[in-house]
Amino acid sequence: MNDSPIIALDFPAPEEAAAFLRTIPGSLSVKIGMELYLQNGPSVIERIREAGHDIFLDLKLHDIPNTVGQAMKGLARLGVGMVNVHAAGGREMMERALEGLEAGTPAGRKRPELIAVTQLTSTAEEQMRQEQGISGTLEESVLRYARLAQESGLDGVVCSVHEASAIRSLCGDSFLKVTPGIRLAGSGTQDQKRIATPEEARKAGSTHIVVGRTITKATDPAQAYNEVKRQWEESIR
Ligand SMILES: O=c1ccn([C@@H]2O[C@H](COP(=O)(O)O)[C@@H](O)[C@H]2O)c(=O)[nH]1
Repeated sequence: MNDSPIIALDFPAPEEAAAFLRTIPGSLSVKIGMELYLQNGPSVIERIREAGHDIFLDLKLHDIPNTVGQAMKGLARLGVGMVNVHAAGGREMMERALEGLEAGTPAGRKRPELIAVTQLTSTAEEQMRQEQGISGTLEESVLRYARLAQESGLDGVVCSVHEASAIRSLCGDSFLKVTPGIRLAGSGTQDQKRIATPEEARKAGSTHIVVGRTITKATDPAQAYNEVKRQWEESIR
């Protein structure tokens, strides 16, 4: 996927997503997650793809290796640019996910990029320790998952901006660091715990930013999108 800000289309119905997309001119990078996909199925992908938008399908698969591999074979046929799994599913699961994607991608088409969620941006360090029983810092956990994802052949990870720079040092520039939890200064945190601005993301080495409510719930979504894009494009890495 190109590195334009990825707008999270967290809407229940395709009509709402389409109405929102009409408020921002041009071809966009968008993310379709569980809310839109699970209530509407693959037809929603086709509709948004036909309108000229690039799609990151964010279903965060996490199951036994065979199930994830077979599911990825199917997702590979949808014509999306990026898909993901949870790194917590382990090395074999990630390897099978990649094999499934490669096997399912139609001849002549580019395989969707495959990335792994490390620690959700809605997770705080203390919460991770208590609820997941992981000792050490959140950054250490994210780095362990990033290394595992890279060793499993994946193209990158989902992480917060706070870990992007350390991942860049460990895994290199070209390993994708897709960072949600993006907020413009002064906008609310909501359920996110590890947030940052588009400018901070660029400086930390994020390769992509994912922005939802800051744009979709703004009084003027086009203006919010343009501000996110301006900060992202004008900041220096
Ligand atoms: O760690 C993660 C992984 C995925 N997300 C998704 O990104 C968007 C963020 O939405 P905002 O409204 O900008 O908070 C949302 O679709 C999540 O499912 C994430 O936030 N963190």
